[in-house]
Amino acid sequence: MESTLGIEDAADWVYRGEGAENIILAYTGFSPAYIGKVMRIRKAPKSGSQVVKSHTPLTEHERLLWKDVDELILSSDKEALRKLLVQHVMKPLLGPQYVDAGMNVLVSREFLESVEKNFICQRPAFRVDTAQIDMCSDSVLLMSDHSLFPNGSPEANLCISVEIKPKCGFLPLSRFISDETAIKKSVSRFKMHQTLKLHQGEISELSQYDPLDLFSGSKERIQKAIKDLFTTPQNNFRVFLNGSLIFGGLGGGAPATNFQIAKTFEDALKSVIQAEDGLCTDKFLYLVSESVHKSGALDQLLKIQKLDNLDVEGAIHAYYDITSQQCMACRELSEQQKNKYASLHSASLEESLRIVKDYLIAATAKDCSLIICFRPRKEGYSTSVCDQVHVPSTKQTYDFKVSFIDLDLKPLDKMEYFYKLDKKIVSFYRRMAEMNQVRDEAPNFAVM
Ligand SMILES: O=P(O)(O)O[C@@H]1[C@@H](OP(=O)(O)O)[C@H](OP(=O)(O)O)[C@H](O)[C@H](OP(=O)(O)O)[C@H]1OP(=O)(O)O
Ligand SMILES: Nc1ncnc2c1ncn2[C@@H]1O[C@H](COP(=O)(O)OP(=O)(O)OP(=O)(O)O)[C@@H](O)[C@H]1O
Ligand SMILES: [Zn+2]
Repeated sequence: MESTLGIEDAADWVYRGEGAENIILAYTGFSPAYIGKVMRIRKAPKSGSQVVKSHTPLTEHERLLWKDVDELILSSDKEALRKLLVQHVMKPLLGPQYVDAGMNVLVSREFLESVEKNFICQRPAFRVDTAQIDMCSDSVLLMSDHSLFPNGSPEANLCISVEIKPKCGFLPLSRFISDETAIKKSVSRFKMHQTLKLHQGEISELSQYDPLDLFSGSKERIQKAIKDLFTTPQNNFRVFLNGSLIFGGLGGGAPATNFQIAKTFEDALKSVIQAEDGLCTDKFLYLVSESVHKSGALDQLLKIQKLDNLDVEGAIHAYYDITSQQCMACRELSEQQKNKYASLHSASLEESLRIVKDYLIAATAKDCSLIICFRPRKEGYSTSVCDQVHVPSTKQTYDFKVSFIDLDLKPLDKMEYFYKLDKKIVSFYRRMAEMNQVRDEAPNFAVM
């Protein structure tokens, strides 16, 4: 970290998007140090909002959890710590080719105040109501802009990228899953959560997408998943053309795709997909499906998601042992039911730490996103950083590169929240299923 970005630099950064915890700005200036980069700025909750917690450096128990990562001991700065966790935990697990942990850059308060003013009107209202830039940050994370092709100037390269938030891609098998929640073994978490989200007004229609299709390894099911994501993108699917959003929700979710949205997207694709029959969207969705299938990145992600092999119904007991608290999960059970979890409570501290660490790593892998960036293949392009996919119907070949984003490790004190949310999702879904209220109808719009 050298120079500090000041108020005079603010105009070079534009709003790119945001999630629950961070705002992302893209660089539009001419400084070689920042060209092709985005900036990830931590948010802080607005008073009265419960949604985003302000982040403290690691707690005593978290230091125990991540004690194998030597580099953490040297740092007490929270921004540096979160980068180090991505670099030393998630990056080796997912594969270094897919992850840029980024670097910390100093910023002044005036810089943060100025950028916030510049883009406030572009942020979704529900995000503005809950959080704003954390003005106490003195550094931010600078990382590659994965929506642009690496090592290429934007003028020279036409580039289209797709962002997918795939969520959990497997059905749990853990023997610690209770009889009451056994439905988890046959219905995906995403599908059950959709029902609760609809009821709570967080979404206006059920998604057609099922992560089990995307992670299936079958070309046909991957194609179905990509079409379903296009039909109901919510916060799971976005497309960028040369870094500008052309499909999906900026900073949040998006409504189901209607005729007008589909037409606007089809028109935007014309500069990058050459389809004689005029069906560029079809070709694009094929391109995305083929690259997902060919890259193998989701197979790797699934392996990491499956580090959660005990389910939260197992891991929660280890959490209470690590934090030396009375086990709230066992408190609700009869003596006979408790027996099932006795082996967890008699495990060594090392074993409990391993269980919870694996659970938290898997939680990150279930919540991260991937960006696949494409450029039409041209003679002379280096192929060392990318793979290729051919679209027979347009006779075009594309270079593509896959990257994972949003790999922050979840805080240890979220374990209770995970346990309660899981119960809530499953019990609501069960109630709806019992009342025959689980809706599954497709939106009116059919993908071309
Ligand atoms: O719990 P989930 O599965 O709803 O995931 C949350 C996401 O909701 P989603 O269902 O993907 O819309 C949620 O995403 P949105 O804010 O809904 O875009 C966050 O990613 C949240 O993580 P964190 O609090 O930022 O660390 C995510 O929380 P955790 O992954 O920590 O549970
Ligand atoms: N390296 C990157 N390159 C290009 N775009 C990015 C990059 N990182 C983030 N983005 C964009 O910014 C958005 C928000 O970023 P991110 O997912 O990191 O936020 P978050 O607050 O951590 O999300 P969540 O709500 O899932 O916790 C992404 O959905 C993506 O569109
Ligand atoms: Zn217990």
